[in-house]
Amino acid sequence: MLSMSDFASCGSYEECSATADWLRAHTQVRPRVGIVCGSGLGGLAEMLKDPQVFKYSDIPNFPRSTVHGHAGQLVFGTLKGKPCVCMQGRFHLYEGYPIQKITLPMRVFKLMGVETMIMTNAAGGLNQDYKVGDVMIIKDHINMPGFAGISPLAGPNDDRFGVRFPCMSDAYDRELRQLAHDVAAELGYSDFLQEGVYCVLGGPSFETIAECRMLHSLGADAVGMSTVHEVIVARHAGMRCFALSLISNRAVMDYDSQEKANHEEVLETGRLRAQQLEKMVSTIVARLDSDNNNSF
Ligand SMILES: O=P(O)(O)O[C@H]1O[C@H](CO)[C@@H](O)[C@H]1O
Ligand code: HPA
Repeated sequence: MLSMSDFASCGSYEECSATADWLRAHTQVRPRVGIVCGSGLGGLAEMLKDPQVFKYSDIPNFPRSTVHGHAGQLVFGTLKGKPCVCMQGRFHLYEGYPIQKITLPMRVFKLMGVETMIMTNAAGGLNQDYKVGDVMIIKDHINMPGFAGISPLAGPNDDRFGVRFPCMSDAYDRELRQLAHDVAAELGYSDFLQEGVYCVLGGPSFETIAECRMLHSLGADAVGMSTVHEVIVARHAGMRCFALSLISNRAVMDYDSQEKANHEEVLETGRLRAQQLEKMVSTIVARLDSDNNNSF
């Protein structure tokens, strides 16, 4: 159980620095790219060469993963020769953590030198043209918890991380999205590639039919329970973000439908698309230094 003082220090500069210092003392990898694995997508971490693995429970100030399909470990290594850190398991609001704790790894990565974040997630498809197994490049988001004042940036702003009022109209890097389109075309993945708007909700219950209809009419193409908080904190700290949703199920929009969203289907879709998603992400990482947009 967290005390009030734990809440106050969540995600603070001092807390994040202590974690970054601990990690720097335990690994020689100095990551430039961070990757977050979504539900059922933990195989991304297995692409890293010469992996050095830390259980979240061994890392000072890190929360624990509590969700099936999220292994709960941080993997350092190289991907296509690039130093990377990969979260094999992320944290969600519905696990009961303060939102600043959920996003703490973003600040730790920033302090360790990460410049580009690649987030992945599993999401329900609201867009009626989307099929299960499609991969959606996130071009924008709708932050439902944010409308209720639930933001990882709420509270005093620490200028050492970023400005009080960060811009979010450029949250998802345009050049990295173009790079992803190019890579998908080269790999022959265009048939299942989409680009759209991701809406985050608090979960853990899946959406009602009326909620899905509302979200769709608001302009959301996919719905999930993650990623956006991470992106907000990463952008606040000046990191470039690129994010992919695997459409793991179709959101139920019809009162005659017998379909029911469930986590097993989410994980199963991850298994089916895992290899292609891994190939796409590793090719994007490989290209980060051969395009103008790169940070290397
Ligand atoms: O967003 P990720 O972590 O991929 O997980 C998604 O899958 C879970 C529901 O099956 C929810 O946690 C949802 O957000
Ligand atoms: O249908 C969904 N809704 C919310 N989150 C999800 N994560 C995977 N699928 C879904």
